[in-house]
Amino acid sequence: MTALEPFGARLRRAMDERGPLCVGIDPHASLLAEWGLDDDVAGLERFSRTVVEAMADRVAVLKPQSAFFERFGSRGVAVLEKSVEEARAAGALVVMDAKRGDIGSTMAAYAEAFLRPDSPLFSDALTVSPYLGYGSLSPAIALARENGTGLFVLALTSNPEGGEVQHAIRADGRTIGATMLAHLTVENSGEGPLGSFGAVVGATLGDLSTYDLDINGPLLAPGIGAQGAKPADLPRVFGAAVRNVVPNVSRGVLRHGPDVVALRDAASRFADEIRAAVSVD
Ligand SMILES: O=C(O)c1cc(=O)[nH]c(=O)n1[C@@H]1O[C@H](COP(=O)(O)O)[C@@H](O)[C@H]1O
Repeated sequence: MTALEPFGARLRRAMDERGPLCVGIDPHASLLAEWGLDDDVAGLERFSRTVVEAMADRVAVLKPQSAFFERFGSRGVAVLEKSVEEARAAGALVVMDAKRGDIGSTMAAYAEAFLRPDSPLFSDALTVSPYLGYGSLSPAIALARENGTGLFVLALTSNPEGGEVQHAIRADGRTIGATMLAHLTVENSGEGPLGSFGAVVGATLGDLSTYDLDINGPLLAPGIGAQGAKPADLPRVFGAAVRNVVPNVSRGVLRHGPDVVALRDAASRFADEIRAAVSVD
């Protein structure tokens, strides 16, 4: 299999062509109920199919949340495999939100599960946790470099509890979150038009001007919609780095289903608001 073009380059092109919005595939039990579906594998499959059908030919990125599929065991994971394959076939980039992180030798196996081209769950990028030490992610970084995939490293997460770890100050005076951003800057140095090693930075976090977000890589920004952030907040939170932001909306779009047109309309409204907020002219 020929190696893919680097993830960062593929993502930049998709953002330019389709806009930067990332829609989540988060089949919460409560959403299945709202859509009139049972909380079982058939409901899960119907939900995911519908989101892929509604979104994969128009948004830059789809981000399935693995936990909602793992809830159903191997049959749920089979639905996830199919969703990833169909989303990629329809032209969306898939960021697998599995938030994996482990000691290096085990991390290698997680990376193979999601980033090796012949894996059933092969995705364009994977969310990873660096809290066993950034260096523990090395095998995933190496595999991603080898085959044109990417990572999103949890740096400054959208949840209020994240601060107790991520804002903690190290002996050198830097916060843990800033340290993760600095590692990513090194990882992406010299890459163009965009590096493949992104950070997760919540859109809920308010003014981040004390952080250097210029990592030459994408910034996945969850928190818009259900968690209270709005597209109009993006320039204030991200400053000049807003051009590299991939804003994620999950429940804010998904609650408009199961009607495909209503889902598309909801995503378009977010996309329009994002475009208006981040446009520089
Ligand atoms: O890595 C993530 O995607 C993530 C990181 C973070 O800091 N906060 C966060 O909400 N997420 C994910 O982004 C999605 C947000 O969903 P909504 O709040 O429904 O838009 C969920 O799938 C979360 O797991």
